[in-house]
Amino acid sequence: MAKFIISASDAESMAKSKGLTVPQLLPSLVKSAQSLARPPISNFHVGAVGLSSDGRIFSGANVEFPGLPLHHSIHAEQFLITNLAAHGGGPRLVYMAVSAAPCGHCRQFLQELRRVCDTQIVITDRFQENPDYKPISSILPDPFGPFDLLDQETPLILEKHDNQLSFKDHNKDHNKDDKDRTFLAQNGNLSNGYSGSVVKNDGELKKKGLEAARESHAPYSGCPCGVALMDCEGKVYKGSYMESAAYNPSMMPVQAALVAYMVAGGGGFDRIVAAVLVEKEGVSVRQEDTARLMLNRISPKCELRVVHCV
Ligand SMILES: O=c1ccn([C@H]2C[C@H](O)[C@@H](CO)O2)c(=O)[nH]1
Ligand SMILES: [Zn+2]
Repeated sequence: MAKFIISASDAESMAKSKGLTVPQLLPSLVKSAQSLARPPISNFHVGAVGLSSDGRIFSGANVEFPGLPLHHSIHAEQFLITNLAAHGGGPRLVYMAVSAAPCGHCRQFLQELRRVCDTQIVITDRFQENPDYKPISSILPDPFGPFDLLDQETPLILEKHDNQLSFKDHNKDHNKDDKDRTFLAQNGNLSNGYSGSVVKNDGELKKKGLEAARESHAPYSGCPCGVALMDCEGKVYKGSYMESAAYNPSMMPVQAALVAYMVAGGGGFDRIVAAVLVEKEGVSVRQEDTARLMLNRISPKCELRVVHCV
């Protein structure tokens, strides 16, 4: 079965058994990454496979959401970077193999990795016989990037972020918003046939949502945030917002949490029954409306709670 993360030792032994180096192995894994895609609109399966500097192999695949505008889609390359960032994928992405040429947004989003110009890339549908790596800088010359807006010390994606956030008015009893809530998630009518219900306290969701917000990459807006999702078995998945210097290619926190859900082997999105979005109140970039819209469409039974932090 195809997987989204391969350990360094498994990567080594897979390569050895084929008489290849690990970078040479990557193109042969692109097809299985493609099989993980969920593209019900285009039916165009994109797979991206990356080797991190710690020796692990991470995959990404495209995800489309019927009933929502196209800009909600997750591109395979962005999925790969989200997967890498969520699992402490070493300080660098050293090689990547993708099934199709990365679009402009993905080339731009990759600029959020320090010195990504040196990352080596191969596009497998164009070079099936003899995959030849070339530096990312050759597919995006003269890039606009983080240092057009930030100083060199600001942490980028894959570098440690601690946004020093905590819940608002933590010690004040009157702040009802901050109290954990118990909810009954009933999901007897899910289209996937799952039946049952979970009674849950959302303290764990809030905790994971805050962690995700602390780890988020929002140096351009100063509006960090994170999402935690719970499925009908009570399992929790978190996703951090990740901004792009060019704004539009940014990775929204619900999408990032859906990546975590898929990486962990989650099934249909209608199995998601509760969500917490942790963000700052009254700031210039807010996710609440768009998160609600997205979750309503993909998981109609999902209850979204927004908790503000400072
Ligand atoms: O760089 C790209 C370009 C496209 N796609 C996906 C998005 C959409 O799901 C489908 C058709 O564009 O391919 C990617 O994953 N990466
Ligand atoms: Zn793309």
